[in-house]
Order: sequence, then structure tokens, then C-alpha cells
Amino acid sequence: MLTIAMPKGRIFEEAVELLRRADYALPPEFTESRKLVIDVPEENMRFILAKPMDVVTYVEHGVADLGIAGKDVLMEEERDVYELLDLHISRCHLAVAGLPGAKMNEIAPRVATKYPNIASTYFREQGEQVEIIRLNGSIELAPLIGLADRIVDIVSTGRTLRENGLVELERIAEVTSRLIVNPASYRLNGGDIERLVDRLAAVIPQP
Ligand SMILES: Nc1ncnc2c1ncn2[C@@H]1O[C@H](COP(=O)(O)OP(=O)(O)OP(=O)(O)O)[C@@H](O)[C@H]1O
Ligand SMILES: O=P(O)(O)OC[C@H]1O[C@H](OP(=O)(O)OP(=O)(O)O)[C@H](O)[C@@H]1O
Repeated sequence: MLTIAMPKGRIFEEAVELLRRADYALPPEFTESRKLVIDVPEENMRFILAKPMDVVTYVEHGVADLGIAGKDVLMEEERDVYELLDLHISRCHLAVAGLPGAKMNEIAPRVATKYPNIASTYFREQGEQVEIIRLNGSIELAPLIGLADRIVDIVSTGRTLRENGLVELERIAEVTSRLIVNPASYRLNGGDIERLVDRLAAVIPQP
């Protein structure tokens, strides 16, 4: 049996839709219950529903064979998992944003973000030394109330930036969700996993 860690939240619906398009008979309880472990015996599969940032942890520890995770999460922390497939779902990008015309503080430039590693690597590569302030959400607040000069965050429609009077300044990376696998499980269950990859690859939305 294959165990797949699914990210709750905004990726979930698109991931379920993709699996159903690939002809996996996922029961209605998938989208209608609050169960966190859902067995689908007809497909010889078990799904566990986790927070997006935790999916990689379940896969890395081998309690899930496979998982679906945003490229942002995979970029943020070096983890011992293989990326098998770009699912082309939950498309967005990582960007630097700030108040229009606002310069970086020259003495103590500060950047607020949920992605401290991505942000510090990016600014280091730009040759800029900044203090990273880690937040867990509502990142766009930081420049509005003077906590930071810049933010590094996900942009999708751009609506959150717009409605808060912020502008995108630099694009860091494109983000889509990926199918990831535990390396040991891949060696052990290669055949079953390749079949799943083929079925998904056949129905992935075109970029
Ligand atoms: N605005 C967006 N549009 C499309 N995809 C997004 C958007 N924001 C985040 N994502 C993708 O969805 C994932 C996060 O989903 P979601 O927003 O449901 O969780 P979260 O509440 O931010 O995560 P956590 O609970 O771990 O903090 C991200 O890793 C990213 O790949
Ligand atoms: O460009 P947009 O379409 O407006 O989407 C971008 C917003 O979506 C995410 O936030 P989320 O809704 O996950 O809330 P959060 O602030 O709690 O992270 C992201 O952090 C941005 O704030």
C-alpha cells in the first residue's frame, strides 16, 4: 500500500481534482469529512492530510511514501526527498515587495517573510546584508506598520499586494506543487510509484 501526504488548505482541492482526473476513485469523505487518515482500499492507497509545511516532514521520515508540496516549501529547507513530478497546480511566485518608492533603510535594512532561508539566500546573492524577520502570515502588514522595508512572499493574483498599497519589486522564483517521494520507499516500491507518476503525468494541466 502507498501512503500519500496531502497538503490541507489551498493546494488540497486542486490535488484532489488531479487525482480524480487520473481516475483514482477518491471517496466523497475526502472533501467532506474532517478525517485526517483516509484509506482507499480499492486503490491500495492511504492518504494522510497534513499542514503544507509538514508534508515534507512526513515523507522525509518515511511515514508517507509520497507527498504533494509547493516548490516554495521545498526551496525553503534542504530535505532528504526526491522531487518526481511538477504537477503544475497552485501556480504562484515568490517575490520581493514593498511600499512604492520606499528605499531600504541604509543602516538596518529589514525583510519580513515566512521564508527566512529563501529570503536570506536571495539578498546575500544580491550582495545586500539584511536582517530577516520571520512572520507566520499576513506578511504584507510588515511594511505598512514599519516592521520591515521589504517582504518576501508568495504572489498569485497580486490582489493582496494591490489592496495594501504595495508593489512587487523583484521576482525570485516560480512556484507550483510537486510530487515528492521518500528515497527508500522509491527504491522499494519503484514499480507502483512509476505507475502513479504515469497516471498523473497524463492529466497534468499544461503550463
Ligand atoms: N495565493 C496563492 N495562490 C496559489 N498558491 C498559493 C498561494 N499561496 C500559497 N500557495 C501555495 O500553497 C501552499 C500553502 O497553502 P496554504 O496557503 O493553504 O497554507 P498555509 O496556511 O500558508 O500554510 P501553513 O499552514 O503551513 O502556514 C504554499 O506552499 C504555496 O505552494
Ligand atoms: O496574490 P494573491 O492572490 O493576493 O495571493 C497572495 C497571498 O496569498 C498568501 O497568503 P494567505 O492567503 O495564505 O494568507 P497568510 O497571510 O496567512 O499567509 C500569500 O502569503 C499572500 O499574502
